[in-house]
Amino acid sequence: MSVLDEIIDGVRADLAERQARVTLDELKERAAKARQAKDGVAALKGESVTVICEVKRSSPSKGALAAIADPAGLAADYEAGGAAVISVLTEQRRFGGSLADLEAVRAKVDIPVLRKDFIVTAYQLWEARAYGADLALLIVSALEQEALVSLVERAESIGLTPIVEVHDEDEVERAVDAGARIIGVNARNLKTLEVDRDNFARVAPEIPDHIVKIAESGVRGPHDLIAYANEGADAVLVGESLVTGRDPRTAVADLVAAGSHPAIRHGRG
Ligand SMILES: O=P(O)(O)OC[C@@H](O)[C@@H](O)c1c[nH]c2ccccc12
Repeated sequence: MSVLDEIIDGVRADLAERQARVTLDELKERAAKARQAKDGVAALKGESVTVICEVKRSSPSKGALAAIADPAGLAADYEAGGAAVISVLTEQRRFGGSLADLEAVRAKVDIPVLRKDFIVTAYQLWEARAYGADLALLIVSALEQEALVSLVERAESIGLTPIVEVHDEDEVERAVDAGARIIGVNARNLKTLEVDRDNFARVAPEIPDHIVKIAESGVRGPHDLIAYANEGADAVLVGESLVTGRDPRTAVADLVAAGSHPAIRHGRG
């Protein structure tokens, strides 16, 4: 069994528990009261390379990264540093996240918030909306094509912007067929957990121009952002280096400054 399969088994078990506690109708009622979702595409696509900053306590590859007693405070630092979107990991077993983190972050910041999890059913999309997310991650390698298509559609229909995550060229084709408007290329292979920063350069040329391109994982600082930008990234998604660094606000500001440097705007679509 791959790491991804193991993670998804756990996600399904936790999901079954929540589904037994909270009905879909209850979630929908809660979602109806949530603040209207913000436009994820507009937040990410601009003149500059935008930065998505992640609230991440631990990971399957590295174990504990940071305690993050105050996820909303961290998100506020990210926002003050110039983040375009906050990513909140809500998976509990391997990443130490929760819907409570999502809710706390949502209440604190004004920029769009991404629910980062292993979404396998529409119930989780309703949860995302009920707890205030504007975007939700859909991982191609975790889903059959039929499920992917229907989750992309469902996300859009309830006002969530899906970010469709791929790792290789075949998955790009599936993401495009499913109607993705934003594609994230993960440098980390979720089946082996290996990071390959050259993956974006290989995979991104397969993504049609009109689709927003995010380079995910492995960004250690401005240098990596610039490399991804020169390979066509519209945005980068950064977790570990921000939560393990000393000053997240300044670290984000340094990335944002690199992302708006005139030298990298040149030649980008
Ligand atoms: O911590 P990093 O290397 O900066 O990576 C962040 C983000 O890309 C990573 O957390 C991630 C990308 N896709 C995912 C899917 C599920 C869980 C986590 C992820």
